[in-house]
This record gives sequence, structure tokens and C-alpha cells, in this order.
Amino acid sequence: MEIQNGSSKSKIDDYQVIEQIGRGAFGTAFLVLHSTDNNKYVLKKIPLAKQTDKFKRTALQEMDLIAKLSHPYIVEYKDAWVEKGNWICIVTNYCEGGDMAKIIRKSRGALFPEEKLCKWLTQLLLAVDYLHSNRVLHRDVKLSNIFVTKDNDIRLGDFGFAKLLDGEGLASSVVGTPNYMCPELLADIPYGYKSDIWSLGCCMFEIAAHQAPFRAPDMTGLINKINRGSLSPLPIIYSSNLKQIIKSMLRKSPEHRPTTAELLRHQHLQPYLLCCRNPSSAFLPVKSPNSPKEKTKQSPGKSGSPRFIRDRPLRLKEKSPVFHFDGSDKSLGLKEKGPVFHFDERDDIRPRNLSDNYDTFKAKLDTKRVDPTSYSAKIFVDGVDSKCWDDREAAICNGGDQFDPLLQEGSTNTPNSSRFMANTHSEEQEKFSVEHVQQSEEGDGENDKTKDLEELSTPSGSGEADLNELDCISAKPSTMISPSGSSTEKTRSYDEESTSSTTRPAKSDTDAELRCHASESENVGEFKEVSVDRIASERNRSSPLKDEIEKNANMVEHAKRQALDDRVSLLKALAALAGDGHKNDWENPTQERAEALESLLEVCARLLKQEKIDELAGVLKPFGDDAVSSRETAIWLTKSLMSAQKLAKGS
Ligand SMILES: Nc1ncnc2c1ncn2[C@@H]1O[C@H](COP(=O)(O)OP(=O)(O)OP(=O)(O)O)[C@@H](O)[C@H]1O
Repeated sequence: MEIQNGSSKSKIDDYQVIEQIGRGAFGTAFLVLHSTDNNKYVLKKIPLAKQTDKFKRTALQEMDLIAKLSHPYIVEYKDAWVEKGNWICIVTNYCEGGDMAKIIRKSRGALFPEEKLCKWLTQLLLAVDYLHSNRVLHRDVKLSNIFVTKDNDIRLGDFGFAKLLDGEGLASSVVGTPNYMCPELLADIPYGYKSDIWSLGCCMFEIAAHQAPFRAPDMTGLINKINRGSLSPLPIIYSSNLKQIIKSMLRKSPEHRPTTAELLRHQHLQPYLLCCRNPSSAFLPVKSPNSPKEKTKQSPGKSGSPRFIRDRPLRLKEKSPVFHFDGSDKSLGLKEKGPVFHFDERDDIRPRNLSDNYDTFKAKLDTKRVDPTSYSAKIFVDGVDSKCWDDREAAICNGGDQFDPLLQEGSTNTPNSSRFMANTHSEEQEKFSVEHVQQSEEGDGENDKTKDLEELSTPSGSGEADLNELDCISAKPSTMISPSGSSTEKTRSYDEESTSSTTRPAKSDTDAELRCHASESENVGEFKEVSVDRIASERNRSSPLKDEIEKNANMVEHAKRQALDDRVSLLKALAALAGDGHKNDWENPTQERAEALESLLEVCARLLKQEKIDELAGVLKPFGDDAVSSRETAIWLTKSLMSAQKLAKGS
């Protein structure tokens, strides 16, 4: 890296400061104009004078790292130097949309459309996957480090804490933003790739819900909530698939969180992946030699599951400067000094056999015309820019039949485009807000269609209980403070809305419960994607589709009954264990207690089998005080059951 010592013309003279755009923990950020290319950049000036050697090393490490990285969804580095020995200057591309925290603030509670969320999520996953593939941890993924371009694309930035990993893939220093602290970090377990997944999950949750996933009145409460994994529900407007993806990233145990690659292979993200710049073929389904027709006949998730290949590693830039602070030869402690490669944007790395499919798809998107007055065009007019909801996204939103059938193969429930479309007619409604959801929940002509779609999107009838139902009716404190300490007023937030929509008398109890299942189900992967209109018309006559609907409805019924049974067992167990009034009514309290414990353990075992770790933690939590882990609670439960059974036999 160049050291500017003051005698010669400084590089900084090439930049004209337009304005100061912010101040981070380490320095100040300026919006600047380059005198030659006339482009806007962000110049970050980090003072060094009073800093420790460790700090200097970290700052230089950031420079070194950002200079090496080259990826379509990572903030592009332009230049870096040490200015007169006093400042580190880093110049990066300017992202006109600002950071995600700002974008959420600007939206003033209007939720983003599902398609936008999926696009952002896909791009973020590609960026993080690139880092992870190159053994780089970001370690500070947060809203203010996620930027948006004028085209509404993502750029992940700020690598101040990023660190190249050692061989084991773990870095042990505790860094990061308190609100996004993952459970393993709170437990002093080394930070790894899955910790970045957690932070990304927190970001995605907040982008979707406009509030942090874990909120509590104080820090202890917050830590407890993170440790328990007790998440608030996500807004009901989003598809079960999307909600499940986000929730999977927030699983308490890092091993249970998916990797970036696994997430990118999720069928729900495939259409968005195809729209991304240079999607790695590693994440795209490989088209079989079968004809599209044959292909669509295969049942999703089984023999017809898309196969994936990982044919090419992602690459760092071929040439990157190695920075030194004081002109010495000493390397800056970056472990990876081996050959690095450029991620070439011109590379077409789509698998050859996907190309025609991709081109057909793209052609369809390009020719798709969108009604500019519809929500699909105007849904977020006050967002980053008016064009952010572009034709391409709109085409995705407009639903199944806009797609190449191959792309739908095996796809699960659609993004809730029906909800968006259901609200397109009102002139004064420019945003898709909570009120719209409420309105459609209460039922109008369109709402029935929405309900139909939800019914199709409910669990596949595995008969497994979904204890999230309990979440849906949980009470919320009136004031919460965010982990950062700022208190937020009680507003008509999304989850209060969703709570009220599930607790107030719905059209029928079944409706309310269906919504609960539809929004929280894990087993959405087995459902076929069917357009709302088709459902409506097919419902009235006998057809395979109608059979499918009925089958699904039966399965939903079954799952619902199972959930109710489990709820009853759980409540009974809770009552018995808490030793409340019911206890005295029972003839043999010890026997009852043993039975209660047994049924509770059965519920736990089922959740464990389904890998519903978050729910399991939720069930186990009430039985221990705050300091006791779920594991200890489970041991305590088992021991209690054994001794209760012994006593019961003896009496
Ligand atoms: N490339 C960029 N494009 C647009 N805005 C940027 C860019 N880089 C930084 N900013 C903005 O500049 C401000 C300061 O950013 P900076 O990265 O210095 O600190 P921070 O991320 O807010 O905090 P910290 O460094 O403590 O994490 C933020 O408001 C951020 O949104």
C-alpha cells in the first residue's frame, strides 16, 4: 500500500468531498467525487495517531482484505493508502441506496414485498458464500453493513472485523454487534461460519419484520431470549418457505443452521438465483436430458429433486496489493497469501445445459409487461428508488405461469403474490402495509383465494404437532427495548397484527388455525405450486387438482388435530408440574405427574426427531429457571419422570 508522506501530491487531492455521510466506530465516511472519472465514491478516513498497534493491524487488515475481494454483491474497493502517517484512507464504490438500516427507517413500517426480500437474501447469501468459500468470516454482518445500489441490488461491506480463518474454520475473539450476538458467542464458543449465518438471519428477520428477532426489556432478558431461541413470529404476509429459511438461520445450535450453499440450493430461491449476476452453477438445479414435460411430472422432493453440482470454487482477485503500515516488509498477518483469483464478471458460469432454460426464462422476463399502476410496479414507491420493483421482480411476483416450467419443478408454495395482487385496486394505497394484510385477513372477495392458497401451503400431513401455534397466541409486553438499548414505543407492529388476526374471532376457528400452520409450517416442501385462479375455478369441479386440494385439506385437519392434542398434553403437563389447583382434584397426583411428564417428553422427542430445535427449546424452557439450559431441563424432566414412576408404582 502506498504511504503518502506529505511532500508529494496526495491521493486525497484526487477526491473532492461532497459531504460527510457518517461516522463509524473507527472513522469518518465521506461521499467524494473523483476528479478524473467524475464518479462518486465513499472515502473512509480512519485516524491512526492515538491507536494501538492492534487497531492499526485491524485497520490495515480491512484494507488488505477489501482489496482482495471481488464479487458482484460485495462493495467494490477502489483504492487505499496511509495519509501522512495519520490516517488510513479507504475508497470504495458508493451505494446510492444507502444502508439497510436506513432503508428500513425510510419505509416507515411498510413491509417489503416477498420478492424483494428473496432477491436481497439470495444476493447476500452469494456474497457470504463467496467469503466463506475463501475462508473469510465477515463477523459483523449487520444492517448498517448491508448496502443497496441505485438498481436496488445488494453490496455487503465493512470488513473491519473480518478475519481469515485458521484451518479449523474458527476464530475465537468476541466481536460483532450485541443485537446479533449468536448463542455460541454468548457461550464463549469460537465464532465460525455458522455465526455469520446467524447474523445474516438476524438481518433478514429485521428486514422482513422491521424489528429485531430478539427483543427484551434489558440485556439479561435479551441474552436469555437469544439462548432460548425464542423468536417473535415473522409477518404473516410472507410465505412459509421464506419464513422457514430465515428461521433456519436462527437455530440455536450452529450445527443445525444451514450453510450458505445449502440455503442457496433451496428451491424457493432458485428463480432469484437465476436473476443474479453470475450465479454459481453450484446452486442451480441441473437440467436433466428429459423434456420439460417429463421433468414436470416428477414429484418434487423425491426422485425429481434437482441435483446440484459444485463445479467451480469462487475466487478472490488475482492481483491484490499487500498492505504494510510503515513501509516495512512485514506482512499484516493475513494467513492466506497463496494464489488468489479474480471473480471475472464476464464469466458465464451457468451450466451449459441450463442456458436455454435460462435464456427462455430471461426472454420471458424481458418481454413481460407490468401494469404500472399495480402493486407489482408501485409497491414500494418510497423505497430506495422508484424503479426498485423492476419488471423482472414483478414477473416473479406475478406468479407461477410466468415461469419456465422447469424452474417451477419441485417448487413449493409461491411467494404470497396473491396477497399483493389482492390489494392492487385501491388508488390511495401505495404501500403494502400491515393494514392491507389485516384487510385481506378479514375477508373480501379476493381473500378467499388467499385462503385457498394457504390451505395448499399447509403441512403435508406429517401429522406432526406444530407448537408454533402457541407462539401465535402468546402475549407481548407493551414496551420493548432493542438490544442496543433504545426503547421502542408500542406501535401497531406486524406481530401484534398477526397476533390479533389469529386471536380475534376469525371467519372460523379453522381459518385461524390454518393460517397459523400455513405461516409456520416446516413441511412446505411437498406442496405443489398452483395459481390462485386455478384453485378457484378447479374447486367447483372434480379434477386431480380438486383431489389434491381435498387431500391437503385432510392432511391439514390431521395436523391440526395432532397439534391440538399436543397442546392439551402440554398444558396438562404444565399444570401438573406447576402443582396448580388441578392437582388436588386428581385422585393420584403422583400418577398424574408421571403421565404429565411422560406426555411432555413425548412432545419433546417428536420435536427433536423433526429437528425443531427452536420449538424444543421453547417447550423445555418453562421448566427450568433462566440459568438452566434446555439440555439440563431435559435431564431434569427425565429424572423426574423416573422417580415419579417409581413413586407411582410404590403407592
Ligand atoms: N459504500 C457505501 N455506500 C454508501 N454509504 C456508505 C458506504 N460505506 C459507508 N456508508 C455509510 O457511511 C456511514 C458510516 O459508515 P461506516 O462503515 O464508517 O460506519 P458504520 O458501519 O455505521 O459503523 P461501524 O463502522 O461502527 O460498524 C454509514 O451511514 C454508512 O451507511
